[in-house]
This record gives sequence, structure tokens and C-alpha cells, in this order.
Amino acid sequence: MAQVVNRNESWGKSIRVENVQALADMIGGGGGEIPEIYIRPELDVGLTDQEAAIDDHNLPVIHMNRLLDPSFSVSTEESAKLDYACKEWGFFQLVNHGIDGELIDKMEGDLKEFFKLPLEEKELFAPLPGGLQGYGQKLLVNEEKLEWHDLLFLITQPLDDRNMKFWPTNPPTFRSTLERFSLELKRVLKSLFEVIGMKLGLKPEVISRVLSEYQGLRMHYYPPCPKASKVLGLNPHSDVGILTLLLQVGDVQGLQIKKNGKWLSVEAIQHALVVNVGDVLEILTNGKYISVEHRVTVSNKKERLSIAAHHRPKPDCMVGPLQELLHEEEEHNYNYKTMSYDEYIQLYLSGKVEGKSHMNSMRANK
Ligand SMILES: O=C(O)CCC(=O)C(=O)O
Ligand SMILES: [Fe+2]
Repeated sequence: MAQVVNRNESWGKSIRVENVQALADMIGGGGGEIPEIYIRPELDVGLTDQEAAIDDHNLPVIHMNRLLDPSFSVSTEESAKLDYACKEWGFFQLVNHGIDGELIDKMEGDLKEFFKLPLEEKELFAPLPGGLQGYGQKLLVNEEKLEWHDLLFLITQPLDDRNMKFWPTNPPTFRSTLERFSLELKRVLKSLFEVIGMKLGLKPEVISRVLSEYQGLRMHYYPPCPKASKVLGLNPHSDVGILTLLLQVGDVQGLQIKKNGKWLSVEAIQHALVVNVGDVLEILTNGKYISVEHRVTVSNKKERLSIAAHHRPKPDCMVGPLQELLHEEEEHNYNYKTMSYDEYIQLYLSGKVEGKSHMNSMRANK
């Protein structure tokens, strides 16, 4: 089957690629081989790696209710854990975040139903030419190999008519579920960032500047793949924004993070959010908090879905190490340049993205 890669000239490296779910169905039905462009001969993620219960007990688990506990000693202890997680791991599991379990189940159910719709129907929600929002558009992060997943991308904050017109109307409850869920994610992000800001000693105006941001939901569908050990659902990358909150749907794991040169799988804990530091937060903190490379492996048996809420500053927001966070000895020791978020994205899109290599062009020349 011919691989269709239509480059969309007007938005950097955004492309439309062949539908992976349809491809997986066809291969599953005995209708052909996996195109070479998905196969990575050097890779061997190993089925046992993916199916085994992974020992990630070291990935910190933060209890949001403790962060907000009125008792000073409880909240101080938990925020110290949060600070440690952002410095050493760049990732943590967030539990007791207060999002209603029923709402999460509803969100997961509606999303599964959406992906089950016939392709023609899902494609009614394909992005407009040059646009990103909708079903089927992807960012091209690696020119050589394609990723084994389909994507529904929607901007959910600011919640205005301009953005909401891209939201699918099937299943019928999808829009209202998305609206409620994204507001809850925004509430969690705000509380988390306020704690982080306090821990770092940020002025309230800086906290609110960083928090006036965009929220985009990347809703992923990873079909099962007969050659699961030779494909990747997502290429190694770091997230460009401030913080990402991720819901792994059901108990299917697949997310792996790079720690000390090794890939570690992140457990899928029901209703927990996996939170990670994005490049912008790494830059703002002059590298104290780390934005860590991660990737997604797929299963040969089970489909996997996930919802990643990416939080990004407004395009004109200046991104650079915050003066107030630098210790005296660091005063003139900026590790990163300062530029607007928009300039940063242009720079990001102008190079080949491999893991965190794009961050090299953000480093200050010493
Ligand atoms: O599907 C996942 O677990 C990870 C998604 C992700 O890394 C992203 O959307 O940036
Ligand atoms: Fe990511």
C-alpha cells in the first residue's frame, strides 16, 4: 500500500499521513504487510518489556490533596517531594487530584467511542488546510520513520467558539464531556503551578503570566501492531510547553521515559495523571527542573489510548531563565537564551527533532 504523506506547507512540519487504525485493521484481516516506513530494524522494545508489570516504584507519586492540605507540615513535605520529582525525574504520578472518577470514565468512554466511528465519519473532523485542530493531523518530528498512532488534537483553553467549532459532535456527549474535563485539567494545572511557583519563590505576577496559557489536548489512539517490538507509537521527544498532564486510558501502559540512558516504563495507574516538566519550564528555571525525553511503545494485542493536556505560554510570552530564580553565583550564568515563545517554536520547527536535540539551539553561548 502506498504511503501517503502530504506535506502541509503552511504550518511548518505538520503533515497528514495514512490512517494507522485503518492500516492495522487491514493487516489484522490478512490484507498486507506493515509499510517499511514504520519499521525500525535496530529497535527491539521486546514484548515482555511492554506486557510485564514494570517496576517503576521510584517514579514519585504526588498526592495533590496533601499539597493543598491546611496543615503546614503535610503540604511542605509533599511540595518538597514535588520539587525533588521535577529536579530528578521531570516526571511524576499525580493522585488524589480531585477530578471526579465518573468524569474520567466518561471522558475515556466518549473518546473510545469517537475512535470507533467509521473513518469517513472521523474525517469529517479533519483539520482545515493549514490548520492543526481536528482528527488526523500530526507534527512531523522525524523525517525517516512514522509513528504508529492516530491523533485527535483540539485546543481546549481558551474555551471559545473559535476553538470549539473544531470539536467533534459524535458521540453526542463528547463536547460537554471535553468541556468539563478540560476545565478540571486547567484547575489541576493552576494548583500545581501555584505550588511549584511558591516552592521556587516566583512572584505572583510571574505565576499568573505563565499561567495565562493555551491548553491543547492531544488524544492518541495506538492500535495493536503485529510487529510491536519494531515500531514506536511516538518517537523520543520532550514536550515543548510548561507542564503536560497525561491520562493513560485503562490499564494499558506504553509510555517510557529516559533515565540515566535507559528507557523505563511508566505504570498505568487508574485515574492517575502522569505529569511532566516541559522545555519552557526547564528554561524558566535555568535547568533546575528537567524536561525529560519520552516515547511510546505499542502492544501486539491491545489498543491503547491516552489524553495529553499540553500547556503552553501565549506566543508573545518571553521565555528565558527567570532572574529571580538565579542564585548569586549564577547571576550571569544563564544556560538558555531568552526569546518569545513564538520564536522558540519557529526555532523548534526549523530543525530536525530528535529527542531533545532542539534544546541545543536554546542554550546560551558561554
Ligand atoms: O501517549 C502517551 O503516553 C504519551 C503522549 C505524549 O508524550 C505527548 O502527547 O506528548
Ligand atoms: Fe510527550
